[in-house]
Amino acid sequence: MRLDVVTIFPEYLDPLRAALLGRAIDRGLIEVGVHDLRDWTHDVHRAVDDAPYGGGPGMVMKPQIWGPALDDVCGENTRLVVPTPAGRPFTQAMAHQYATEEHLVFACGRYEGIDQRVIDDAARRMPVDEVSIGDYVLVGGEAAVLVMVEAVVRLLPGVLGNARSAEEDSFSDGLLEGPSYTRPEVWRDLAVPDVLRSGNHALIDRWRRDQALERTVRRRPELIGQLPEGSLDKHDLAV
Ligand SMILES: Nc1cc(-c2ccc3cc[nH]c3c2)n[nH]1
Repeated sequence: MRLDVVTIFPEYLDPLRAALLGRAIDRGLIEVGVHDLRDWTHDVHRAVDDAPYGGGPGMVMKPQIWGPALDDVCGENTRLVVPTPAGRPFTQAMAHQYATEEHLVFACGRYEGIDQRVIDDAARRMPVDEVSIGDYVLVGGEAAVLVMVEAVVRLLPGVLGNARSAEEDSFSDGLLEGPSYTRPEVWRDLAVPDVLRSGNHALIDRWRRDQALERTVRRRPELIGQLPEGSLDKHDLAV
């Protein structure tokens, strides 16, 4: 997989080259390019924004700059992803879909966003997703790209040390993950649940499933209704 990011703050994407993601790059599991949008400007001020038609606060990013940048960075098999508070919610299912893509390009807006014609023009040549990572407003798209890239790259074969980690994710079965514990057995008078030390893996698996169900019902009841038909067995329904 190749990932490219276009931004006016390329240094904001430095964390992509650290830790797990950095190791995935070093091992050739992914290629990452970060591009400074201002490299496509021509004026002495390297302007990337202008006042909004119709008035209103802030500035809008210029199509004449974004257009050529995306023309150069996007290819034949690119999916363009544009973070925006007005986008479709980013989900684990989308992360899995993106993990199958050959080439992802992330367009990071700033100010009040990117002129809509940039997205509409790109959509004439490639799949384009306007995506939100949550119902809150950031100052630009870069933090959203870091979040999405981490969620996607960790799913690529060979990236995570223990394959089970991705398979046993929260949301992998539509439920939230239950609690985790490690040594010591008792810490500040708080003990690890006995079942986890029982060695009875059938019981442990059942307990973990019950914890996941209870946590999901309590914290994200709407996810229960989204489970695929037949996901809950009669024991689950008794939880
Ligand atoms: N989920 C979410 C995305 C954003 C976002 C994305 C791009 C820009 C550009 C300027 N402000 C932005 C905010 N906020 N929250």
